[in-house]
Amino acid sequence: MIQNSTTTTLNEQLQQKIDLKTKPLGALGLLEKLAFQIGMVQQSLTPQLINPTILLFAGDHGVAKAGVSAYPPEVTFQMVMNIVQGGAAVTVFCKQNKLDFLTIDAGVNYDFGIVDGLIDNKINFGTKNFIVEKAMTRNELDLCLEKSAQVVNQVADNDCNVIGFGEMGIGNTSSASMIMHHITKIPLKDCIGRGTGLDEEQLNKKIELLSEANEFHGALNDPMEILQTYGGFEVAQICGAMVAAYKNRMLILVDGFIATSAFLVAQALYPEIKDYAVFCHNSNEIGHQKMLNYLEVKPLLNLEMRVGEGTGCALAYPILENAVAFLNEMASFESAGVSNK
Ligand SMILES: O=C(O)c1ccc[n+]([C@@H]2O[C@H](COP(=O)([O-])O)[C@@H](O)[C@H]2O)c1
Ligand SMILES: Cc1cc2nc[nH]c2cc1C
Repeated sequence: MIQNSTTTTLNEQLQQKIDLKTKPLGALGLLEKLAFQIGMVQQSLTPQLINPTILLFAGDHGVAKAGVSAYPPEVTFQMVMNIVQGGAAVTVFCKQNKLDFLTIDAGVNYDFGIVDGLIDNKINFGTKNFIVEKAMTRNELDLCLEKSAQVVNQVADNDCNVIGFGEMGIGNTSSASMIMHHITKIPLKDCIGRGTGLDEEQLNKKIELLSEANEFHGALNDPMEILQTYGGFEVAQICGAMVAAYKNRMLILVDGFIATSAFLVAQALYPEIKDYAVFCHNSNEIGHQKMLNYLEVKPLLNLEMRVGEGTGCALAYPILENAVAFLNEMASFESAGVSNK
């Protein structure tokens, strides 16, 4: 931790430390920007990544029953069982990259009872169908933000300083598209994609249904009202978790289309949160690139994935480890006796 030095000085010291490593100036590209960002978040010239953790929030969506997904709503609870048993993509990647992982029931339409590795943060058994009413009450939204912040605060108490967020919820690309449209003002049609794999006809039906919802609720500008109207319980809990991570000065790993929609709301509430966020992967879901353009950020990976769960965070994490390693371990021109220009 740097003490008695201004932010400007740390800025300059970090950039100088990066520039004096034994490589042509700027030659480590985005890795240099990442190392700089991590140093600034931790206010340190020698940052460390401690107890990296991925939280997966799961929730069901009333709108899923209207036929906006290629898969039936019961896949949400079935996948939660698969996730806690370690059989999902994200759990495999977390194990591979030695990341801590927790699953959170934010509002799945199933009574799990007590399950090892599953945190009960259930607000209700799924949201309401936002085509005809608000997805949740204001009280439910407040509970989402409060309960997810509690989980993040506990993880932070365990010294974790880098945290990623994933989700599971059949129908949640619909939720994310509506949030995206209202925050970014990009035309609704350009925010809607195939999710779990809709065909042309099914996609047109999804566009029709979401346009109907848009007409019913009208123009919205308040980020909290947008989240209450269209959010899933898992999307709202991710938003609350991201804000809590920011308040704990943790590095925030942002996953795909749905996680980024939660980030859009968090950023509308706390614009400085962007300094703490690393965008891990560009999802194949059509609207994601447009969200990233709106935020003016560049993702670390583009693996053409569209599975969410926090997979992008888990796969990008080793890149963060390498950014920190070069900053801490690479020789400088002076220490290695290499001529600088
Ligand atoms: O994160 C993404 O970029 C992403 C893109 C498309 C689909 N998904 C996953 O697929 C589910 C939502 O798709 P859908 O078609 O049911 O709205 C949900 O469980 C997400 O985790 C995730
Ligand atoms: C099988 C399956 C796994 C998922 N993981 C995240 N979203 C998903 C959606 C489906 C359908």
